Amino acid sequence: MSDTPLLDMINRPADLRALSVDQLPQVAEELRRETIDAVSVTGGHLGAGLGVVELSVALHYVFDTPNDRLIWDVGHQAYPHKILTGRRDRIRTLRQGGGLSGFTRRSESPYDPFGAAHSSTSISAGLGMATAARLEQHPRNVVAVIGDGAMSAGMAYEAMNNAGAMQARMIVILNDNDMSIAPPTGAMSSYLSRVVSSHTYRGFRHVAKQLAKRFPSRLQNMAARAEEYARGMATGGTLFEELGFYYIGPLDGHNLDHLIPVLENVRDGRAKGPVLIHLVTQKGKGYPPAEAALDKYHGVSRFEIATGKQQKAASNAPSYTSVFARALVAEAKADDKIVAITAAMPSGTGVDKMAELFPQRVFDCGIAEQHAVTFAAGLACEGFRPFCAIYSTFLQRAYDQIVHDVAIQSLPVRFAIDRAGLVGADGATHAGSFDIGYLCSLPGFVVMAAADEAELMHMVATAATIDDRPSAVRYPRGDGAGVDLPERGTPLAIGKGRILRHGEQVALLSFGPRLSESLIAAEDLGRQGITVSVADARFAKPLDEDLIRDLARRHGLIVTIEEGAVGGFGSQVQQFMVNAGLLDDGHTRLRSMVLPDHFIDHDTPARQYEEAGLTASHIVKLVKAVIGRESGTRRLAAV
Ligand SMILES: Cc1ncc(C[n+]2csc(CCOP(=O)(O)OP(=O)(O)O)c2C)c(N)n1
Ligand SMILES: CC(=O)[C@@H](O)[C@H](O)COP(=O)(O)O
Ligand SMILES: [Mg+2]
Repeated sequence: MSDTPLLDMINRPADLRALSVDQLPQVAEELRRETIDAVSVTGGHLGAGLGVVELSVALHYVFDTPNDRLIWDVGHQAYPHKILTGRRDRIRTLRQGGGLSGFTRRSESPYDPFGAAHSSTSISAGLGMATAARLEQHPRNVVAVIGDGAMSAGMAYEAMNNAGAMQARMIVILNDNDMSIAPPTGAMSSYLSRVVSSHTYRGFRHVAKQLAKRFPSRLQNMAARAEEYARGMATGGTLFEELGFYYIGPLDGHNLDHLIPVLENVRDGRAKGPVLIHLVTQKGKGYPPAEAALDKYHGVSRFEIATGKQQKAASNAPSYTSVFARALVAEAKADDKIVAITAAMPSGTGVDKMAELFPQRVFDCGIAEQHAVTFAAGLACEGFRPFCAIYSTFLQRAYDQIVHDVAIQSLPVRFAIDRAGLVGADGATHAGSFDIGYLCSLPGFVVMAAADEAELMHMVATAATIDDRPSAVRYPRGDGAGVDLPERGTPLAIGKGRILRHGEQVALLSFGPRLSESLIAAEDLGRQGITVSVADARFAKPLDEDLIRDLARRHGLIVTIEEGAVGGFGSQVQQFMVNAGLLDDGHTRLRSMVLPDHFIDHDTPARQYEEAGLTASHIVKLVKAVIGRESGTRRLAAV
């Protein structure tokens, strides 16, 4: 007999709704086991999903999804929701090539009304949907589930400010597990903790009076169960009430006996304005290794269920992140003006290593990339040397701050841009594709990319010395090349690249870690009788114009290659060569290899780069196609 008999009966939420309320705890139990089992096979985000198992059951039981809109903020907690909404048969393909996305996605299911992966968008999107429903007089509930970590981002407040003023009919569920990826920081987090810890249990009479203001129609029906869930009602939501929300909570988010009647009540109460239900949950709930983990099993690789032991890929090389941490610590030891800033990713960016030594000089701003950048700008104004460490994809959020607060004022903020390029299982939402383009278009910026981890150390040291303008160093997710590392980096000459291999016909001009593929391609082409130079540009801005002139003079074909979208390094080189007349006489041809003009789905990074056409064999193919023959030693000047 199956050990998930109830879950086996649920192909979609309508099947769940056919069950009796007494069966829901068992559904939750089976759903939790199924989630753990699936993630043990695929890896992925586990702790957040385990914390919302009961909530997922309750929401689909009470609301008429997908007509009612259910939006999960970030979407990393949505695996139980996926299992309940017709995707159980594919749940063991999560984050694998061709499989389910690790986040919500409109194209994947009608039960995912809004795609996500970056945080704090749910209330805005929900407000848009609620407003559309009102304009079209379409009877529908809109529910946004947002975590306490995501609640630290400005966008959540912009949305609540708007929703409160509009008195929009929507429901926000604040899933408060007192965790972000790291323990949450900030005054809002402290406020929520105070609300939770100081709540006083109230009797039904008090609660009835409180609810009567908004939900008169349901009071009679509530009476029977109210005594139970009323114990969770408190008057701690002043902040939300001031923003125009009707606040309910804090409630135990794992207690279905409380959740179901409250959600039914809010659903049927026809409240005029927005409602916020404050739930207290536990990240990793119900799986002891997750509950015990410091990060509550936020993101895990495959693991053994019995022990929770995760499989780590064997590698001799350190990760780029750890090398950045090492470089930052080395610089911070030498210069007490060096400070570091993260937006809720202390371990992901490696600044936690500096915090161990210099806790006063490392700042976790919460999920608040925009603020983090301008905060760094303020520090720079006062003579500090800030390293603002933010993943490429999340830095997109702060573009106006980069332009307006940093670049225009020429402030020496150093951007440490981790997860540059394709990142694998997190897919298109997390790919660091655009930073080269969006930074190189800003006057004065210094933009570097590390070809390997030793280069990263030198570039961090370089950035530390740049005191008159902003600078950025980008590097990828994952392990380095395994090269020897210095104790401390040596500053590089700004705007100067290097040549690693000398040939005569073709020059491969790499920016970033595709250098290794370029060297492999050069070897291969060499074996085929085509002599190839390989250069590492190091800087996309300022460009090494002398190097480019030299390569153009000595080679018939230059190929640029980078881990970024069109508009980046290759475009800078093209612009320079065109305007300098280096392509006028037909002696030199130029080709650029960049990410393709489509978003690349989750897969292994290797397969993603294969799909992107950015491997050594793609370089070889391109060179031979331009040369117009399969092999030969003819000088390309003639082509
Ligand atoms: C704009 C943005 N910055 C950073 C992240 C990385 N991130 C993903 S989940 C997460 C923590 C979210 O905490 P919370 O909302 O409380 O959800 P929980 O994991 O605790 O359920 C962070 C920082 C992100 N997805 N988007
Ligand atoms: C959901 C989210 O945005 C993060 O958890 C992200 O998946 C972390 O990525 P890394 O594993 O690359 O740190
Ligand atoms: Mg949280």
